[in-house]
Amino acid sequence: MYKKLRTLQTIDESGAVLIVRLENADVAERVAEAAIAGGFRALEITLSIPGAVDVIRQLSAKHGPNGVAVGAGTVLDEHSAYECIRAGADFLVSPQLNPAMIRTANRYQVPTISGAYTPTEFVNSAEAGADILKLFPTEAGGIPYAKSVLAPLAHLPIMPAGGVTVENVGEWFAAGVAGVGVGSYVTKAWQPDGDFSRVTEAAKEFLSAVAEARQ
Ligand SMILES: O=C[C@H](O)COP(=O)(O)O
Repeated sequence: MYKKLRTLQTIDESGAVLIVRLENADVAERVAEAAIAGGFRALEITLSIPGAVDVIRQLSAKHGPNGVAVGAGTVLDEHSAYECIRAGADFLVSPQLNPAMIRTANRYQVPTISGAYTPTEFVNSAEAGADILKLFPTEAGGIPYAKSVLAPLAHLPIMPAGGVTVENVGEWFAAGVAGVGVGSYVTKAWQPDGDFSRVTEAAKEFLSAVAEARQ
């Protein structure tokens, strides 16, 4: 299958993208490995982590052949987009609409998850060529706001990010979202004592709640 479609299919089948935003590359890599062991097949490594591009390069080379989509997050411009694509990123994520970033990704046929909040931003992002639209931030409006946006825009693949947990993921899917982005619920499960096996357990628990919510 065409690579861009395969990546989108992986994200769609996963129903959840793991957002790895941590303090350094070493912890990010350990968390990513533990989450992959727990079943995650779509992960974004945010560029806010020093050395993130090398983490993307290593994870992508190691797990890409096994069907894991390794993306880059917090890709704010076309320069970062190109660098991440060259490092092997399977998809790019931004918290905002940046048409030049989306254009660069589409030039190389790499899918994008583009941040939006208002109906205007959602539609502009779709028109700019984004594949998936990330509802961000979610803390203020929450699930009721997502329902209001989705009422006229149910045809758009919307993925909320921020505050998604095993407790509320069912409600998010019931609101009509196409998938969810989850971060700290899984990526910080190793704290405070450094037991990374808890990340694997949190990943399994979260993905099983996603599967149940989508039945
Ligand atoms: O960039 C962070 C994402 O919005 C994830 O948020 P979260 O840690 O609340 O899941």
